[in-house]
Amino acid sequence: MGGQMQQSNAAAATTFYDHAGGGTLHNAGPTNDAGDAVMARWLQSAGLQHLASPLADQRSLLMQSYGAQSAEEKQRLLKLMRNLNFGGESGSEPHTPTAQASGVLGAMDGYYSPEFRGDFGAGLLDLHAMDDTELLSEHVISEPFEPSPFIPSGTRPFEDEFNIASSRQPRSQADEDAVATLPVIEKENVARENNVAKIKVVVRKRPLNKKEHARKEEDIVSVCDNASLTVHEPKLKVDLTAYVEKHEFCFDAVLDEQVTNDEVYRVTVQPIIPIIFERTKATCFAYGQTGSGKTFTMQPLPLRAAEDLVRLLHQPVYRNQRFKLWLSFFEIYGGKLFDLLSDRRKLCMREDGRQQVCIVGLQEFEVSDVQIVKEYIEKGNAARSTGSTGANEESSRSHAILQLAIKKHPEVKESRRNNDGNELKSGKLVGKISFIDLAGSERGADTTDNDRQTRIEGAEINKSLLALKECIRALDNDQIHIPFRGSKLTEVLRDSFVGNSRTVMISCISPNAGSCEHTLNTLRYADRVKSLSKSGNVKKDPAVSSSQPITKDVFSAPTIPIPTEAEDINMLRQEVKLGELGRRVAEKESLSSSNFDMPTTTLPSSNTFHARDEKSASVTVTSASFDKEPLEMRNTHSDPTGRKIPMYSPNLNDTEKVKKVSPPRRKSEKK
Ligand SMILES: Nc1ncnc2c1ncn2[C@@H]1O[C@H](COP(=O)(O)OP(=O)(O)OP(=O)(O)O)[C@@H](O)[C@H]1O
Repeated sequence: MGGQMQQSNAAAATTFYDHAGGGTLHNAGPTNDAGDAVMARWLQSAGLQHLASPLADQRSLLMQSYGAQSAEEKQRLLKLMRNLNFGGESGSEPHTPTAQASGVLGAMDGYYSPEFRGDFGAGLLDLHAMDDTELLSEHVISEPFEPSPFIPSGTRPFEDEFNIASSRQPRSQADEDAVATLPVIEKENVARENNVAKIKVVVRKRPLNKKEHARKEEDIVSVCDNASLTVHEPKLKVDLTAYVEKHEFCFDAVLDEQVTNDEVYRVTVQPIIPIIFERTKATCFAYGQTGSGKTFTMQPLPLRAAEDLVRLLHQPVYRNQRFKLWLSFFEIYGGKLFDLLSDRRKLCMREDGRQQVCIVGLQEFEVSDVQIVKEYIEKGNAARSTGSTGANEESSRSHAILQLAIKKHPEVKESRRNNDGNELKSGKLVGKISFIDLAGSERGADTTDNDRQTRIEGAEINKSLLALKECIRALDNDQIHIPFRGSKLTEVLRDSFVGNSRTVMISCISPNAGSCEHTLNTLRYADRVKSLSKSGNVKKDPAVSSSQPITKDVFSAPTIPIPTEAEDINMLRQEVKLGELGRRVAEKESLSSSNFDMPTTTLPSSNTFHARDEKSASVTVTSASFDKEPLEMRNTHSDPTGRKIPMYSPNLNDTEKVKKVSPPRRKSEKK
């Protein structure tokens, strides 16, 4: 079923390309039936299978006529249509490149106009959403090619980057109306809130450390600009000559070894701080292999955030509302929770009647100045390492979560009258930011530690990192079911991912050749997360939204944005030939399945790109939206004619022996 879905989606996607490129697959033919079948599966994927049968008979009807009676059905159908970008006229819209921008999906992404970037789409057309294989996850360069139009030509200011996702999101008329009626201050808030991307993925490269210098290890990561980097992977040919394979990645921001912690803060967390006061729950996490700089990066962030939060708290608008800052710090170790500010007391996690997660017994402390915050952070960090068997071993096997919460408190008089002994804590949560220092990403797969406990811990880490990605993915797809229960980490973070949420992922990478494999894995994970940040719509936890009153304001947008009347009519006006679409899907499906079996297939089109199978056979396939970007299959090291290509290497030459990849370092090693 999964495989089938994947095929359909791939086919739907390729249909989209063809259509977008003005492809000429309009001939009716034997693929019609297959097209209907594919179309039926496609509709089924959106729960609209009952609309499938009329399609076979009425190929050129307006969507209206297909029997989508209810508003919900119409809406789903609209979303499906959006994702295939029937109009296709917005192809020239600029779009932030992702790593896939240089591959198939990037091209597809790039082609989507804001109007057509349906949030349902990630699930339907995002091949990455279908499996976790690393195929096509990055652009492997092994031959010269013309620069992609999607890759930024110059240095972009980080702020622009941060604003890009939101600027892609069209605001509905209803939203505009809502904003128009708001007081000025609220309008400013709305603008600010909308200007911060939902998911931001930043990569930070640390410098080579002394040991790596001593071992004369190469720095294999070159940061090209503020948003892209290249990994020069040392490899060996079959005849044992050395060569370098280049992997290019693009992210929201890429920070090189010169960048200070202050700048990291400015790029990642600072833009979110003001919207914490506006009911936002934010999460900032560091991901990367052991020793890549996660702790180095994460540790200063809460303090800097606290400084800004405290400063804002002193503003009359918040002081008058009795907003206060609260801090908690705990750790998830081996699937269990420990309070780092309360002698590592074991904590339990419970869901209340409204399916809100509460951590029973977690100590929260009101912090009114930065010095106190600093003391708590130091205390928590000390607790984090004292429980370890080796100096840093445990630290790399736990997820540490520091939360700063803004709460609105009732007037003291009122609280006294209620005789509430816990009056200070009875504040209502306004917003919060969670800082997560994740366990080393390679630990889950670590097979060098063979004792049972280590393996169990490793499995737990693996589970939580996968679950984290799954949750972000599900949220972006607007799935009803968000797999929060996949791990303790995601359960704990549940309320940070629903409603008005923001996520910043900082991927930390080591630059040395010995860490190349881990570095690539980290970047691929980040790339997956990045590819999820397509929609900027506010997501609602269905459980929460059904049980909690939703105030009528701009922050409580519906789960699935309902198209405005104008948008609706616009969509309906398009003469959508779904039967033809099904045929195209089928044609593309058969094409895509046979792509790599054919030595050379040329389809009529003005634009072509080259794809290679593992045997390096050349395949020429059409695509307008690819714009000469080469599609590379991973681990291909030869050009389309099979000739081995010399690759750029900063320090290696063709005959140089490639260094043996060293095992992952322990944190204790690097100290
Ligand atoms: N950007 C950087 N600039 C200078 N030194 C750095 C940088 N990043 C990391 N380091 C140094 O590298 C070492 C490893 O960093 P750190 O402890 O943060 O790694 P980690 O990813 O948290 O490891 P673990 O997963 O074991 O917790 C530390 O000594 C740290 O000071």
